[in-house]
Amino acid sequence: MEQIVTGEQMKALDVYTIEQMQMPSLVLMERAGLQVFWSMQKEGLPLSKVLVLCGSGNNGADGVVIARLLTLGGYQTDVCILGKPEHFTKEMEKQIEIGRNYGISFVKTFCVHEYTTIVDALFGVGLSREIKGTYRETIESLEHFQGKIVAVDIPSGIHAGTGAVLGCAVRADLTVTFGYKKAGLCLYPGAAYAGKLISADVGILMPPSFGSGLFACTREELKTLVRKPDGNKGSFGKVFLVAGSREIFGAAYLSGQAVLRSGAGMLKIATPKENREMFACFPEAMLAVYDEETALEELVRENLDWADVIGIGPGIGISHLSERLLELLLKLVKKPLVIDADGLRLLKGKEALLRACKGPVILTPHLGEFAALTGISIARWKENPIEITEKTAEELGVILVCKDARTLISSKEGKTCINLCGNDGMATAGSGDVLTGLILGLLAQGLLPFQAACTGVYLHARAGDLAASKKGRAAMLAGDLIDAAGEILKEL
Ligand SMILES: NC(=O)C1=CN([C@@H]2O[C@H](COP(=O)(O)OP(=O)(O)OC[C@H]3O[C@@H](n4cnc5c(N)ncnc54)[C@H](OP(=O)(O)O)[C@@H]3O)[C@@H](O)[C@H]2O)[C@@H](O)CC1
Ligand SMILES: [K+]
Repeated sequence: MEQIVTGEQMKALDVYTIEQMQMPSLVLMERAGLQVFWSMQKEGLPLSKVLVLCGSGNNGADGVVIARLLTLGGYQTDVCILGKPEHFTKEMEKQIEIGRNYGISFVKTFCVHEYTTIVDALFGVGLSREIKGTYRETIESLEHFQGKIVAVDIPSGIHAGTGAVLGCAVRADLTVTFGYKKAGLCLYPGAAYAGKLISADVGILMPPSFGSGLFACTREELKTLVRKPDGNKGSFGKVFLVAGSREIFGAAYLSGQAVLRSGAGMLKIATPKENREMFACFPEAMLAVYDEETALEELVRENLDWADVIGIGPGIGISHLSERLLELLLKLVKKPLVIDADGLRLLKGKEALLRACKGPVILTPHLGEFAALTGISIARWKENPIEITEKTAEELGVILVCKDARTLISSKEGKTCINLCGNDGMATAGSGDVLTGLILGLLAQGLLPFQAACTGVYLHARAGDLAASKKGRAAMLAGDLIDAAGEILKEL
C-alpha cells in the first residue's frame, strides 16, 4: 500500500523531520526546489521564458528556490511575489535574500502571455480558506494561458485534505508533490487539476508511530493472492450468493462469473425458482432456488454452514422474500458478508441488526445508495469524502466501500484506502455486480475483509483500465471487466 496524507499530516511530518530529526528546513526546501527543476527539464516543458508566482508561505519560498535554479541553469526566469512582506515566513525572507544575491529577476507586474511556462508556488498545504482578491484575479488570469503550468506540491486553490476547490484553483499540467501524495491530489476535483502527478522524495521522514491510516492500493496487494498447487476447490473457498430476481437475471450472472474468475473454488447462488432455466448458461454455479413456499430460514442456515463467505444484493429486487433473506443473514451469519445493490436499499431501517451482526460486513454502495442509506447527500459527501466515509463506517460498524470516480474504502477502525485507478468507462450497467463478485472471490481465498475490499476495488479498476485499452471507454461492458480481471490475475 502507498501512504497518502492530508495537509495537516504533511505539516506534522515536516515539523517532525525538522525538529526531531534536526534536518534544516532550508535543506528540505532546496531538495524540493531541485526536484521541481529536474522534473521540469525531464518532462520537456518549454523553458524559454518562465514566470514563478509565489505566495508568502513556504510554498512561495520553494518557488524562489526554483527561480534561482532555473536562472543558474541559464533559463530566462522572472519571479513575482504576490504575498505581503508582513506575512513572509522566515524561510521566505531567507530565500528572497539568497535570490537577490544570486541576481534573480523579481518583477512586480507581468503579462502571462510573454511566458512559455508558469510555476505555481502561491499556496501549498498551508491553504486554509477561500482564495480572494489579487490571488484570485491572478489564478483566473491563467485560465487562457497557452503554455504549461507546473504546480509546486499541489495546485494552488486545492484543499490538500479533501481535493475541494477553495474559490478558484490553478489547472496544472504537472504537479510535483513532496514526500507523500496528498489526499487532495487523489480525490476529485483536485485530481483533475493536478495534471501529471510526480511524487518526489525530499527527505521527509515518517515516525513509526505516525497515525495516518490513509493508503492507496498498489499492485503488491494482488500478490497476496497465491494459488496453492496442492489446493482443491474447497480450499479456494466456497461462496454463497443471494442474487437475481424474476426481472433481473444478469446481475446474478455477472457477480457469479466474477466470483469464479477471481479464483474462488465453488459458488452457490440462491435465486427465485423462475430463474432456474436462465442458469442453464452458467453450469459452473450451483443453485438454491426459492419461492413463497420455501422454508427460508432452513435454506439460509444450511448454506451458512456450507459457505466460507456470503453475498447478498445484486438484482434481488425489493420484495418481502429478499427482505427476509437479508434479515436472516444479518441475524445468523458469523462469516464475512458483502451487501450490495438492492441489499443496501433493503438495509434502510435495519441499522441495529447490522450493528449486531456477528460476521464482518462489507457494504458497497454507489453514492446514490449511500445517500439513501445514510441520509447524507451526495453533495455533502463530496465536500469531505474521507471524513464522512470513515465516520459512517465506524457508526455502522462495517467496512464501507463508497463507489465513485475515486472509490474510498474505510474500516470501522479508521483505516481508509483511496483507489487511484480506473476510468469513466466503468460507469456501465453491471459494473458494481462485478465488483461484488470480485470482493467475494478474494474473501473466499482467505484475504481479510478490509484487504479483500481494497484489493477487490483495485483489481476491478485495473480491469477497467485494461478493458478500456482494448474496447474503448464508451464501448466496454461489465462482462469485459470480468475477462480483464482474469487477465490481470494471470499476469501475476
Ligand atoms: N516546512 C518545510 O520546511 C517545507 C515546506 N515545504 C513547502 O511548504 C509548503 C507549506 O508551506 P506553509 O505551511 O508555509 O503554507 P503555504 O501553503 O505556503 O501557505 C501559507 C500562507 O498562505 C496564507 N494563506 C492560506 N490560505 C490563504 C488564502 N486563501 N488567501 C490568502 N492567504 C492564504 C497563510 O496565511 P495564514 O493562514 O497563516 O493567515 C500563509 O501565509 C508546502 O506545501 C511545501 O511546498 C517544502 O519546501 C518542504 C519543506
Ligand atoms: K502550489
